[in-house]
Amino acid sequence: MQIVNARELGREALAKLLARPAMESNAELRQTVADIIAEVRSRGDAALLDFGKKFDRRAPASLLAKPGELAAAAESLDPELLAAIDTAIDTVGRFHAAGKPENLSVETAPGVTCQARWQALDPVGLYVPAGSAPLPSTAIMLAVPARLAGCRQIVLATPPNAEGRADAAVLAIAHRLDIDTVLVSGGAQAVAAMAYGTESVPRVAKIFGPGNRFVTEAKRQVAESAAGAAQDLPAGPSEVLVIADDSANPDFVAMDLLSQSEHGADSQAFLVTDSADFAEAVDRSLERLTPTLARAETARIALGHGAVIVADDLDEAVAISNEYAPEHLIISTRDPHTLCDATTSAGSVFLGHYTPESLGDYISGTNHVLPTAGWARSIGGLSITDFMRRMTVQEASPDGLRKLGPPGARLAAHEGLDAHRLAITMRLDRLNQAQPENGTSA
Ligand SMILES: NC(=O)c1ccc[n+]([C@@H]2O[C@H](COP(=O)([O-])OP(=O)(O)OC[C@H]3O[C@@H](n4cnc5c(N)ncnc54)[C@H](O)[C@@H]3O)[C@@H](O)[C@H]2O)c1
Ligand SMILES: N[C@H](CO)Cc1c[nH]c[nH+]1
Ligand SMILES: [Zn+2]
Repeated sequence: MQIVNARELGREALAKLLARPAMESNAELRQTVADIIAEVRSRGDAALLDFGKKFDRRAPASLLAKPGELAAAAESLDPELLAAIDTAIDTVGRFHAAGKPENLSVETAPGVTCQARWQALDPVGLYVPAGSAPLPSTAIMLAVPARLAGCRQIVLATPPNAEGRADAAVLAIAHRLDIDTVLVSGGAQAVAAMAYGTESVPRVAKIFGPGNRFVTEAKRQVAESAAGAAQDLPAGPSEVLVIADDSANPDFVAMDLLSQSEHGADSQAFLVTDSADFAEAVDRSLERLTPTLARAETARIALGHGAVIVADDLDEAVAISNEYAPEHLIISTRDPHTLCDATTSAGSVFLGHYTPESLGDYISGTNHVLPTAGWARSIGGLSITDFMRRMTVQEASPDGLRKLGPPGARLAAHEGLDAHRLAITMRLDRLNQAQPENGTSA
């Protein structure tokens, strides 16, 4: 991995180094995805089957997994894997349940009550990636909060495997969480199917889940109009930035960099350290450890997009990290808490020498669907509220209208909006004439 010194590099070159890798021009990607969406809208299921053949090298055996397949998959799974899935469902469930918002009711003035009511979205679509490899853990990260939010109808889409079927662990998780609509299709075509509906796929209100650039671009495009489906957040190719000092273990840090690099050639990994010696040690670890991985080549390409950056001190390291806004930030230093307090832009943070990022990917309880490409500057990762909508309600009694009507009417008069003002003052006039409260009689 290239090692650079932040001060010697200068601000502009550093910003260039931290830029996300572009695999193809945006215009080309937009057009490809727009064409796929248009095709699915006009030809429905037939287009899904054709795109399966074209992009996944196989059409699904059946577009929707058969009802018996889900229970059979759960039964076929290695018991140790099933137990691990159950543990993850439990920890992710505990963390997300604690974030469930409560309805509230506030009397803002005597006789005027305002409420916020939370309702689950329905139906929702969950996208579980399976291009380079199936990610059943993503099914847990999506389905657990959806269920806890109270979503009733859930469509789960995932690309077909070599047999043209959904991955068995993904099916088992769907079974565990009572999801019975599993669409065996991936990429932009699956997103389009859930957004607009097809003969076999119900149209959903919102699409959740990470994916490669085709998936994230499709989510963006279908969310552009209310006729499509809202999107959760831009969760694209994985990223990690590690801040480490010389108290960290170079092998641990190297494996953390590799763990996000092995996701895909377009992943990105950075190490920022205040120690040039530690930078060299991590580079040696990477040289030794990369070839031991099944996905060594993918990881090597991804590491080529990143760098080891030597900063003057750890304050500068945090400033670099805040500028980059990583999806995952690992702080492996003597005092990680102080640096965490100074962190303003990161999707999820991993503190200390014994909190690998992969713990959050699978089992700690936080959600691994996180903003990428710099979006961590302004958005957080997936939570239970993303599966809900907040509706406000207000009610004024005659006394409430007497109290808040006059200032409301004054504001309307200031804006020159007569009907707004009169809607209030007509009622006030009626009340002043001591008419019945419901105002129905003349
Ligand atoms: N940010 C997050 O929260 C998060 C979480 C998990 C995974 N991820 C990322 O999700 C991504 C998963 O990507 P993946 O590729 O493995 O799986 P994927 O399921 O997202 O994409 C596979 C699909 O892409 C489509 N596709 C492939 N090549 C295409 C082409 N040339 N033209 C049109 N469509 C094409 C195919 O239809 C295929 O089904 C990785 O980049 C991973 O890092 C991100
Ligand atoms: N690190 C990924 C999010 O960027 C999530 C994941 C799933 N499986 C393993 N990792
Ligand atoms: Zn991961």
